[in-house]
Amino acid sequence: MNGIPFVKMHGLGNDFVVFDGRRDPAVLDLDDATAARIADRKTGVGCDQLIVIEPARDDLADAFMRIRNNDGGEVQACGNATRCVANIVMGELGRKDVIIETVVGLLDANGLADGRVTVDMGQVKLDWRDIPLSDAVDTNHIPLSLGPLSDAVGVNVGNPHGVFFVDDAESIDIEKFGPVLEHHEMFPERANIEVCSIIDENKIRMRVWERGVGVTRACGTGACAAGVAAARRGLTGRKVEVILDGGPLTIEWLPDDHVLMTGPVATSFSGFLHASLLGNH
Ligand SMILES: N[C@@H](CCC[C@H](N)C(=O)O)C(=O)O
Repeated sequence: MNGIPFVKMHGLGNDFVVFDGRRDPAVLDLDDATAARIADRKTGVGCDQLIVIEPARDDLADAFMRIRNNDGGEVQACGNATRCVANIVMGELGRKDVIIETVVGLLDANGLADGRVTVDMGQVKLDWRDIPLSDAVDTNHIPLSLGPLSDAVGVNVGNPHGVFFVDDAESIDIEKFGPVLEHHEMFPERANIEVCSIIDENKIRMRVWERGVGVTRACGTGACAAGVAAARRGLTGRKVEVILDGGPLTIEWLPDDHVLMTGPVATSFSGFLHASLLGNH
């Protein structure tokens, strides 16, 4: 079969086209337009994020992963895809613990006996400069309102998040408010927007509008941000289950500010990318 092989994977319905740049150097230099073409759900393969596994740069890491959103833009972090890539690398190496390198650092991942994967998403950042925000405001109470949404929590999990708490997350028109907030001037690098309601001190319902994508069924870094934001506000403990449209993730905010995310990994199919999608006819 001609073409570049890929595997289609997902974590709770947040779906990825995964290329292996260690084997197929043609995918190492994808530009934004090409990535967007591959990610397009009508004329490409279709995915929320496009992932390229590359050789590790750091001696401690087992592989490097590059992440692009559905719009083609490169981003720093993706929790659900990190579990998927960790699962691939664990299978290759026959180990249950691997280190995945991203542009924002090294992430430890462990395979559990039930098939789920835990990833240490690194230390969350809570300073306004690190989210980043455009003003020096309290990141636990960002003065930002739109319709029924106000008083956000800013969290950086490698990527920027604005978390809103409401009584009933289901009642919020996230398709209407998400894109406006993603592009709000308070977020100079744009932001992923989470709308959450507290079920009890151990459980949060979360819906997400992802930067560069739109509504997705799950966002791993978003769930980390929601867990940290809820604990910071005193609404939950530091270990919670976050219920996304696609199912639950377990999030634990450790005393050293690292955040552990645990959830499933799934493979949908594999295939070969037609050369025309790379721009080679
Ligand atoms: N789906 C992801 C997050 C992907 C990146 C995000 N859209 C951004 O622009 O930062 C996850 O599982 O964390």
